[in-house]
Amino acid sequence: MAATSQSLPWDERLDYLLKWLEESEGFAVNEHVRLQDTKRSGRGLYLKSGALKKRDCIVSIPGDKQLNFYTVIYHISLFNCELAIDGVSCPSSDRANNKIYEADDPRTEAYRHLTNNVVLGLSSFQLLSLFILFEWKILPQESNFTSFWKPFFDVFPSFEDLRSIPATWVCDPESGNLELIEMLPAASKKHAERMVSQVKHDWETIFPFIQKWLESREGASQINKQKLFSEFVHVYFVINSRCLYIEIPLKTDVADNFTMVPFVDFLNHNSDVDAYCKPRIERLKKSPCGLGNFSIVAGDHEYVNLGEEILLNYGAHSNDFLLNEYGFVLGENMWNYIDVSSEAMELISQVHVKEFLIENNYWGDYTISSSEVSFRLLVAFAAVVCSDLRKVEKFMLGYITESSFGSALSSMLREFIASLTKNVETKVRSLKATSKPDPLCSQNVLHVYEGYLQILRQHLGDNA
Ligand SMILES: C[S@@+](CC[C@H](N)C(=O)[O-])C[C@H]1O[C@@H](n2cnc3c(N)ncnc32)[C@H](O)[C@@H]1O
Repeated sequence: MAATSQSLPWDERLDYLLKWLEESEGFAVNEHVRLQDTKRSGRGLYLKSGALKKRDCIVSIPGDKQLNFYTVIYHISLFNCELAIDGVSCPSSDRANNKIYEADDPRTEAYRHLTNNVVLGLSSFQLLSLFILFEWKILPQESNFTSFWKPFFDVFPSFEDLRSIPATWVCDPESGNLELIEMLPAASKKHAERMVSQVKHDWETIFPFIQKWLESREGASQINKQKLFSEFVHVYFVINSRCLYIEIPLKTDVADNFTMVPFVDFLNHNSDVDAYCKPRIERLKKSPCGLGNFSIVAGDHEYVNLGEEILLNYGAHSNDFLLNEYGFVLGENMWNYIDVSSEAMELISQVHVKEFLIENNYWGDYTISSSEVSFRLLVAFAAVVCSDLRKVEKFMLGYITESSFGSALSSMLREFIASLTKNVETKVRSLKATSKPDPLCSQNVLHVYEGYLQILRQHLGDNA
């Protein structure tokens, strides 16, 4: 498909990005920060001089250089006057004055069908993926086309960089990692399957607009649809792994609330929610289009050691979540837990116990973390070991504690955890014996299981 400038040397791409950002008022990068690439976590921001104290601004990106539901509407409306949303689309004077607006610009045809009703019916994900697919992958094949967003696209991760996200193993027939899907823990497999069906759903929603574009071009039949889908998958996971929370006033679903912010998206994740950098949105600093400046400011942790990495918390996420959404896992993750629902539900064979748990809304969603066995799991096992279900109800209501069920409950729990440990150890052995899939991908899956073992051994009092 389209040639991108990702073949240019990295420093040149970064220079273009900075020059492009500098064109907008309000752009700033702290002079003490530099960008660096490492094997472990890719590009990231590091302290190069001086110090960063609480509330110091590390980077600030104006609204018109972010990609979100608002800026995409603005940019489409430059080429389609039937997309007119007050305060979001471009005023007609802008369109008339805009030098890039010409009838023979391919965007006029590509965005012709994106009218108010259509655009407002799309999710943020669908609109952004359609727009980026056009501007980054499809339209650059037309002569004299250069996207306004090219400097941003040129520093996007390659598909190869995203290869350890499990959903890509299913979506990309060339991935070679499909067999690893069966080796994922149940929670990760379920997460990956959910993502794959979302990707397919979004593709089916936006493809008709691409189809119309293809039909308007000569030689469109030669375009390989499978290849286009692969490009879409690439775009999809670029967005998913780099989006940041922002409220989108036009939308009501929380899943639509995100923006893509160049440079801020170079920050890597740390599990500590409070210590590291924090986002700050300044809505009053409005550009001609967009939702205001997106800044990152230092948190409680002060950076004084040269070379230290500047980190952001992406949320209180387990390793299963990080693997599926971002394609990496943490060795030390204070938010890690194991979803043991399917294993626990399999153990509960008595029909009346199952019915009791369903009636009381305690069926499933059982977890174990380093610090605790979830209350839901304790209730479920209490119902297995105690024939007096009224006593279990009292436990649910907090009138009695788990110790009221004596050694029967603690033995059942211990046996359960010991059996989980054996199963995880077996998975670890078979993963270690697997040689074919990409080592990075199998290593990540292995780390998820090793995180499980840390948790389980903590409960068995065996920290080996
Ligand atoms: C928002 S981007 C951060 C910039 C990214 N490192 C890059 O090279 O463009 C998120 C991606 O960075 C990587 N990443 C973030 N935090 C990480 C960490 N703590 N360890 C390893 N990889 C990390 C993952 O590949 C993730 O999908």
